[in-house]
Amino acid sequence: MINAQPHASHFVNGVPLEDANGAALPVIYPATGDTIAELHAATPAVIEAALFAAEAAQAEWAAMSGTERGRILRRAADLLRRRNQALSEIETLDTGKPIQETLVADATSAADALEYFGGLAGSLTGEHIQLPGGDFAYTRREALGVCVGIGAWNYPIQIAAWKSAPALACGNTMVFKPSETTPLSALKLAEIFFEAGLPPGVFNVVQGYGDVGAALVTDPRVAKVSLTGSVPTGKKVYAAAAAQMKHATMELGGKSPLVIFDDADLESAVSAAINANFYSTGQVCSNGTRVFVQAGIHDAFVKRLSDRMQNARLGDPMDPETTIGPMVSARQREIVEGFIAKGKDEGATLVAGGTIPDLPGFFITPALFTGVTDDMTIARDEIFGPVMSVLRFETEDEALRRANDTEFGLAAGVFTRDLARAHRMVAGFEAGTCWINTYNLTPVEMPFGGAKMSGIGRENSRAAIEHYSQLKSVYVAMNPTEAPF
Ligand SMILES: NC(=O)C1=CN([C@@H]2O[C@H](COP(=O)(O)OP(=O)(O)OC[C@H]3O[C@@H](n4cnc5c(N)ncnc54)[C@H](O)[C@@H]3O)[C@@H](O)[C@H]2O)C=CC1
Repeated sequence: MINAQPHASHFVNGVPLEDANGAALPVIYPATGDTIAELHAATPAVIEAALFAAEAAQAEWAAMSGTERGRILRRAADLLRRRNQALSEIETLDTGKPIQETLVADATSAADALEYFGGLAGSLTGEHIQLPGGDFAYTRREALGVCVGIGAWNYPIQIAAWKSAPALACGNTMVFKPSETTPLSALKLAEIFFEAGLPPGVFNVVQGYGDVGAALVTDPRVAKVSLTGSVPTGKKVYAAAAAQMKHATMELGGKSPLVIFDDADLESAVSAAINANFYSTGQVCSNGTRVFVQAGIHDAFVKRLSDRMQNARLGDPMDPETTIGPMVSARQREIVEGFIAKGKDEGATLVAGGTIPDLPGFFITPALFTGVTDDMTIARDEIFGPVMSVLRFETEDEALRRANDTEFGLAAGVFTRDLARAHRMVAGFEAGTCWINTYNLTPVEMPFGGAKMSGIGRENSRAAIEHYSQLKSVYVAMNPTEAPF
């Protein structure tokens, strides 16, 4: 197995940085419970060094041409792809996700973001606006300054890249704080950036718990904060950003609906429900955890789903055949067990899974509940684990009303062969990202983000540029200026 211990806990101003006075930050391999690396949280001195470096580097980085900035990002994308195997192994050690997932969805997704925004960087412009009398105005698209990125533990390198790629493309610099649960791969991304030619200070990584995140968010030198995390943390971070009128992007949690009509392709709908609930052992923010199934197809759907769930392969995440890894931590598994107990108590039927297998680490078997009603805890709260709730419905109106009956609004999906109905449903969904006849695909070209309590702002696509730059308007007079006196 590869050595997971990094050179140092942090990466600041182009070099690894350690400060052993910081709180202990052990890295646990979720498949065994073993400690695989020992890091330290950032001390105030480390936080200061990172913010100082990011502020000092910003003007020069922004003054480079977009094409030059883009070239560095695209070189970094190539390095990520070339080292995908090693990076995937790091990501599997950090998160416990099966290697068959990390090989295709983590460093490769990060590379896509760097390539996409690297390509856009040279084309970011303002516009010319003709005005009466020969006057005109133009807009300059300018960087915001120092951005702070804060990550969750489910897609560590992907989150770091989805935030840094548009930020850097626009001429900002970034201080990134990974989740304390998965601190390793952001350091690899930082090394790769500098190997690709990124000037020191443009991308910095500091480790730490919530207090380090809070110290970054409240620093007056920071112009923008982008968080991927839970709704409770999002409320705190958004409020702290608002106090200083900082720009903010919040990618938060969800309890998304997946609506399956009688006329759906059954096999495809079952596949989507599996992907929407059990990929990454259910630790995906956009998961479709409320699966609404129309009465006519309900029993066939549940039968086929529970049959196919027998084929799930739990075990060593480094084994390419493994399809279900452990939960990220003992704590997260306890939370999931609590929800499963609640589901049973409140009267839902546990058709499959939800048990602790005889394996080391933090495994739990994928759980399928039927007979779930809208008021049950498992249908209302984000679980962030492999727990699927199947809810029966009769009519389209009913499905839409119940799908939207949640404080969250991250994502939604619909399965039907009726085109008009599919588009009616997505028009009615109160969600930022929707899928028709598939689920959970998030290519970099498509905006991604939430409505309602699931967040504000969008990541990926051209839309992200709006959240990492601002327009300056310039009025140019071509005539003498007059005054009333
Ligand atoms: N919408 C999206 O794109 C995604 C959302 N998520 C959400 O993330 C959650 C799971 O991730 P967790 O890491 O457990 O979330 P979390 O909210 O506990 O932590 C997220 C990050 O915020 C930091 N943090 C905590 N308190 C802070 C504070 N007061 N100020 C600044 N930073 C602070 C943490 O150290 C961590 O890096 C789930 O609710 C999930 O739905 C996860 C992935 C993607």
